[in-house]
Amino acid sequence: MSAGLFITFEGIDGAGKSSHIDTLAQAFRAAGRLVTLTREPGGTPLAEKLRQLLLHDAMDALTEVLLVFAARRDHLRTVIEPALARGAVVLCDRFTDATFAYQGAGRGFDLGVLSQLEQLVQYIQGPEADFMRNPDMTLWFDVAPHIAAERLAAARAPDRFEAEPLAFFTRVAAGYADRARQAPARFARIDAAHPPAQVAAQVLAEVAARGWLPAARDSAA
Ligand SMILES: Nc1ncnc2c1ncn2[C@@H]1O[C@H](COP(=O)(O)OP(=O)(O)OP(=O)(O)O)[C@@H](O)[C@H]1O
Ligand SMILES: Cc1cn([C@H]2C[C@H](O)[C@@H](COP(=O)(O)O)O2)c(=O)[nH]c1=O
Repeated sequence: MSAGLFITFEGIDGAGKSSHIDTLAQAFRAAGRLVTLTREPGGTPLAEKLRQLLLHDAMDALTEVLLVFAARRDHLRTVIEPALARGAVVLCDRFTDATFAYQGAGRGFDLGVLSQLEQLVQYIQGPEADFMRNPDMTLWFDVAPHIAAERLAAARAPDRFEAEPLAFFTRVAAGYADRARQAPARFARIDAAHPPAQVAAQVLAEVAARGWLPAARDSAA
């Protein structure tokens, strides 16, 4: 059985994450891997209820933080860990980097408290040893906030986060850049301003570069 693989998709709203997650899922399936596609906040019945509150109900930053981590704990325990244990590739649309970017950089919430909650929530008691669950790789869709805003304006009615002003997303984007600087081996920066086909090709190339998918010229042969 292959070892499980945990890959997260991150970036500001409108960067194009959700548009490309299926492309990577198809590539892994074509390579014979089991794939679990999921998202945060959400991914379980309980966490999807919390998602609705987070996206649509007014609340202060601490409440927001507690809800995203509560949703994450349920998601990790009941979906992510069991899938990884089965040897699946888990592709997750957002994870804890989003909390540091949105609640930390965007809302100005204390980063030290976020780190403590991260340690608490992602602590897993394994069959052999306890460990911290972190993504194996994070695809960071980086795009200028004004481009992302134009895409979203054309796409759908905004939720509570998407309705935030450009200055909020400028801070969130800087928050992602900080997280990428802190974990350069985990992050792959995707130039999400490019047209969709080019973005998809870069996503596949970054994953192939880690040896988890055949390189494009091999799969064409
Ligand atoms: N590279 C691209 N160039 C132009 N438009 C794009 C590109 N990628 C995605 N889009 C369009 O931008 C809009 C937002 O894309 P998408 O929903 O994938 O972004 P997202 O990062 O998942 O946003 P959110 O986090 O808010 O769900 C969609 O209408 C999509 O078709
Ligand atoms: C995980 C997580 C998410 N958010 C925000 C970011 C987005 O605006 C929404 C989710 O919507 P999407 O269309 O599925 O991207 O939630 C957050 O603020 N903090 C988090 O930890």
